Amino acid sequence: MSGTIIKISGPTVLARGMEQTRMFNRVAVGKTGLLGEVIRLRGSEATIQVYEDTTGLMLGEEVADAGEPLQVELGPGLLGTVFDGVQRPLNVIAAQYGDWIARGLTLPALSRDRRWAFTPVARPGTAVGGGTCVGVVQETAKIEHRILVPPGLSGTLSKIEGGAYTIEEPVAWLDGHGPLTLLQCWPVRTSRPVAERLPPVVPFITGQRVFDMLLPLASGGTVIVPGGFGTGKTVVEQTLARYAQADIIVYIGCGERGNEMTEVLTEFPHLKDPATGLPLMERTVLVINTSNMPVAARETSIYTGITIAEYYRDMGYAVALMADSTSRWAEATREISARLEEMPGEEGYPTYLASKLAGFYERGGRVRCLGEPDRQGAVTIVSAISPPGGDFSEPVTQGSIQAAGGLWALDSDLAHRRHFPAINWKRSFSLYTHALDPWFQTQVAPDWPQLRTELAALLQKEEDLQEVVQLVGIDAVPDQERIVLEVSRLIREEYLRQNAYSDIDAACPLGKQYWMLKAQMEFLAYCQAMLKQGRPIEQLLASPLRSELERMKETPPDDCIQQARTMIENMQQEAQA
Ligand SMILES: Nc1ncnc2c1ncn2[C@@H]1O[C@H](COP(=O)(O)OP(=O)(O)OP(=O)(O)O)[C@@H](O)[C@H]1O
Repeated sequence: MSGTIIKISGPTVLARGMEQTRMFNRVAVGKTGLLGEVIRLRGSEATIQVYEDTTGLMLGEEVADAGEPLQVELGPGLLGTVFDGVQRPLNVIAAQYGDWIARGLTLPALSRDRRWAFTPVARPGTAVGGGTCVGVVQETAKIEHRILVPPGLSGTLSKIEGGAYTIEEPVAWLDGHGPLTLLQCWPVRTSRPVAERLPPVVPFITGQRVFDMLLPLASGGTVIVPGGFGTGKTVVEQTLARYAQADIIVYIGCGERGNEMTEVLTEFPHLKDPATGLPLMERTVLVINTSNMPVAARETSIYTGITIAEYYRDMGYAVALMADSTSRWAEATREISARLEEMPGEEGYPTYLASKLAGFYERGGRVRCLGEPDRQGAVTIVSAISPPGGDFSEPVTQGSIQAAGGLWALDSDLAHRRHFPAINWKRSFSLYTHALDPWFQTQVAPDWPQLRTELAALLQKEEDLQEVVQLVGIDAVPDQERIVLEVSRLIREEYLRQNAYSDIDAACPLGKQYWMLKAQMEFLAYCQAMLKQGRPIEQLLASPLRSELERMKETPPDDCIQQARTMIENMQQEAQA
């Protein structure tokens, strides 16, 4: 079925004769067959957003309807690949055709020639349903790709055989449905079904003290990281991609400038996985767009990324989806909406921006996966936002705050002072804290929540005291309060600050996080007791204990824990003596 172009407006095209088409169907536009998607239908006229440059396209050229929605290809070979927003494999295209993508170039997302060793895990005669694992393929050294019956299919396996297959060759036959292959497709805008959504009671361990201790994120949770220019959004995303506890990383780069993405493209392939020493790309999928790619491709990149993330979740993996930044995506929706001449909402964004953002964050979650064997998976979303001028009251930040379960607010003042991660703990929040407490209590220490409360109270007290100091000067402040100021400064600088480029401190295991803070809080109690016993404050501040606490973060975890335990014991004994 095909129609004819009657209007071209940048990346949107109006075609007549499209009465047979459906919303969100994939189309090939013009002689060069540019990839497009139907985004509005009015009678026989369809508005199409085109994912490639429309220069040179002429009125009267044909629009061919593919009869199916825009889909993502899912199967072995996703890991290690760099895709663009419409899942063209950029690294394969660059190797075959050079750095420029010719218009209309369609290359399948996944290689059709490569053979994968398939090992069945289900037997012929077994009744299987959607999501059931029928076999496995070793996709990379550490990641086993589980081949699942596509959701919605069920039947009895009549035949299943191990061997080396391309992704299109049948590996099994399902009675009544025909062959199953290693490849399955899924429409990008539809979330993949699950058996059950689970509560957020397991943490997404980031290795960053300010997050894990003060503002914990749940596995399957969603958090936004808004921050002005240069406040460290990209470093947060990349540090988490490397060190957070996740099986698979899906990194969506929705960039402002071309060179930002160049950084991602040149850096990622060289990153080592700290857990295995292997290249990080072996468990990563990159979806990359720059702003010089058509705006519509940016809009879909978020959906392409999350659909791939859901697919690995369905295999039973914990997936971390890092989006940097969703502001660029929202800007793309604004541009498309303007071209559709829709009624603009706040700051020109479409009126449905908030529901669109919510729809994206809702695709995160920890779940019981569909089918056999029983398994759990998660998609955790960490989404950077770049509010213009660092103003959080703008619609994208506000819409995201309402939809996400956590806010890690980056602060320009802290970044200027080179306090990284530049998290403003007063503006930030996590809705997962209490749900995660039992996990931390049983897995790390029973008093983990109490320690967090004490830390938050100390930071608050420091702020209050700072106001007093500004009025009366530090000399007028009693020693008992001065010590609070000194120790909280130590905690801010030595505990909450964490250098992403340090070999030892870039990631901090939970045990070390706990014992470091425990020792620092004990130091405060010790100083307060010593002051009461008449010890001069200068002597306490010059104590070797303080420098020991300052060096702790650069101490390897096991040694640090040992050291903290000994220090606490000694301080307690001395204070009681
Ligand atoms: N955890 C950290 N440890 C050490 N340095 C950091 C850390 N976070 C950020 N930085 C420093 O801040 C700089 C800016 O960070 P980054 O590029 O992530 O900011 P951004 O918010 O993504 O910027 P943009 O607005 O340009 O996208 C980095 O180059 C780095 O020097």
